[in-house]
Amino acid sequence: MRNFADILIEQSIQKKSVFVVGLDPDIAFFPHFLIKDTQDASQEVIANAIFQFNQIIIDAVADHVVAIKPQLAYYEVYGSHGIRALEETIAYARSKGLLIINDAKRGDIGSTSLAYAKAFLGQSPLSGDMVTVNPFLGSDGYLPFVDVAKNNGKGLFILLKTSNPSSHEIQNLSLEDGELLYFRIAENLHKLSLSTKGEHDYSFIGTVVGATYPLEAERIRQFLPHCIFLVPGFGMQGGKAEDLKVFFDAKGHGALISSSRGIIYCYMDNNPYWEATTAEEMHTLIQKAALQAKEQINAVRGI
Ligand SMILES: O=C(O)c1cc(=O)[nH]c(=O)n1[C@@H]1O[C@H](COP(=O)(O)O)[C@@H](O)[C@H]1O
Repeated sequence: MRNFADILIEQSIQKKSVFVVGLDPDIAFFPHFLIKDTQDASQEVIANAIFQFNQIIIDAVADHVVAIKPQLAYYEVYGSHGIRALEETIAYARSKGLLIINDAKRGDIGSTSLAYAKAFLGQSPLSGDMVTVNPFLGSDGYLPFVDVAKNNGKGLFILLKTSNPSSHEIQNLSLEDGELLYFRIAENLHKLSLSTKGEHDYSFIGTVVGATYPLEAERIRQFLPHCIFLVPGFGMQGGKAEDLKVFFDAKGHGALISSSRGIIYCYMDNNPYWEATTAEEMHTLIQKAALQAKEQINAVRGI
């Protein structure tokens, strides 16, 4: 049966891109034309600056990415104003034909997960197309996301092997039978993926595998042939383009590669005067960085 993975794969083919840009707006890195007085600005002024920042990025990357990935914490920190900026960003990205991955990393007891799932995959103004889900409460914590995604034709990414340096402290714990914890979660995911495959043979239940762990990714890729990987950690965290091949299937599908800071703050690179960057300069530099990243990734995919 057709599912959200089909939409995702078809849009990636049409756009010739599996690249995703993360929207993690931090006003400390905003040029002055967006905001000058970061200390005394009201939350409303900050939220307006965030939306303007995101609009510039979305305009610059729209031709080169299949999705944008707002990280919720950067909006929640400004309360209702921040959430308004997120809602406006989601609506604006949609108007440019982009898919939205809400990086919320939610997961709770079943009833609360159901509420989270409705917030991010249902009819709410915060709702995107996919959401990141933390599986560490067990299956009653993530199955509500699966149900709501299925009923609304959307998708999710369950954390498996995250990109951060200490991810091994919990995810690589060895179980009694010698299996690693993240791999046990992968076994459950595999079972779920078999019964939720679409026309392109991928489930709408994907998984997060960091670009910083290509060795693990190779094994996970073989074990989870029906799960799309969301791959953060490319660029700023050290994930390299040449290591990305193992994240894809033989046709160059099956993974979305995401970068946040390396793209959205690229105007700061080697520029001591970055605070004076104009909107036009920001647009040009970000567009160039996104095109370059897309092409690097496509070269690895053989596309
Ligand atoms: O789910 C994520 O997006 C995520 C998972 C992961 O394993 N590692 C990871 O860095 N992320 C997110 O990706 C973004 C970091 O991207 P960079 O700025 O490119 O390093 C942040 O918003 C993180 O929360």
